[in-house]
Amino acid sequence: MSSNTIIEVKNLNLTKGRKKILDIEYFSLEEGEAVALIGPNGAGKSTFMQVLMLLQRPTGGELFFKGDRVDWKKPIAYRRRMAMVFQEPLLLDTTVYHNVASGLKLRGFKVDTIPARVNEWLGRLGISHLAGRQARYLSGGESQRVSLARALVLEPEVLFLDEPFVALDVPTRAALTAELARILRDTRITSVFVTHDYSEVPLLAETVTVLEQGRIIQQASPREIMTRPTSRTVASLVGVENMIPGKVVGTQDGVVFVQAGPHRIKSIAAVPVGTNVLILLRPEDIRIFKGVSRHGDNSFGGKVSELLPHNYLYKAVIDCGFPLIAFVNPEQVMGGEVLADNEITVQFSPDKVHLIGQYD
Ligand SMILES: Nc1ncnc2c1ncn2[C@@H]1O[C@H](COP(=O)(O)OP(=O)(O)OP(=O)(O)O)[C@@H](O)[C@H]1O
Repeated sequence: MSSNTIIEVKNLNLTKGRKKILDIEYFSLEEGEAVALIGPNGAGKSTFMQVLMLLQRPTGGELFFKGDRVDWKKPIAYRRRMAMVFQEPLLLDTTVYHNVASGLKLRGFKVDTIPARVNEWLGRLGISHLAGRQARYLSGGESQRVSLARALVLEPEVLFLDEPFVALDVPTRAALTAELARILRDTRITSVFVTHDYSEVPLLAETVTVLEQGRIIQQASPREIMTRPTSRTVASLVGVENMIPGKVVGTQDGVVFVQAGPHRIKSIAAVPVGTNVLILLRPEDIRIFKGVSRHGDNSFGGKVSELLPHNYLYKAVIDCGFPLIAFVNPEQVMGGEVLADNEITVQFSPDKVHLIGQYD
């Protein structure tokens, strides 16, 4: 533990009946750090966050808050140093102003400092004009702005966010995510948030903790998690849609050659010959050309077996001895270059090919 550690967890486990819900050997949260908790459904994200917020007592293990071992009989004093925002805005049936002010009174802030603090956070969240409005008449986006203001005005030592924007429409969600990111950057408040939407993660967090079946399976920066997932679970959480089984058949000067179906794929890696691997490749890293012609490394022919609109782009499933999913520019579709049943060439750079051990 460093002198900047806010929360530290050791050998923590939580069982319900005979089911082990959490089994966390070690986790720490440093001052000013923003951590995203991700994982498949039922991985234990919300439960872990509830334990960190001291709302659920673990079955075993230790939790330290700024070096103090938490006494689970008296969690209140620690809880008062944290703040939380949940999916559902938990607002009091009063005005926006009083919603934001109420926690300050409870936490013993000096009465004459309260209006300035409340007005500052109403302003920072763009809701000063709603101060006199009754909370029950607010829209979903406005309510979550109030929830954020209620939490941030307390100047908590840790801010917890459990999918705070999941119920909002896409533009509102994008706007609030960007504003929250700016606030986290400006205040350097220590935060932990749970999300299912990996696109939010690089904006809001500098560390990602991935949970699966109650255990931490990878912990790294958003970029590392995205480009170097260490398992199939992490890869699929971050949008790696191609996971092709193969076997390393050759190595040469920092590159390896992996046989996958009829093709030999080059990757920048150090893996011994004979190793069974999974080849991970993101759909956006694959280029497609009309017709069948070779363009160097990792270039081979295939046939478009399916073409579906995907946001602004198209998603193609290409049969090249194994199915490969690639994104296609609309111009290539409109121009007739890439259509269902067309023969095409795929190409991808060796440095976009990531290999993991094929163990699951
Ligand atoms: N009170 C309980 N009794 C029994 N099992 C529980 C209880 N609370 C949670 N669980 C189980 O613990 C596991 C973890 O649940 P949790 O809600 O923490 O996961 P999560 O990762 O947040 O899931 P999601 O992404 O679906 O929200 C799940 O299998 C859930 O069914």
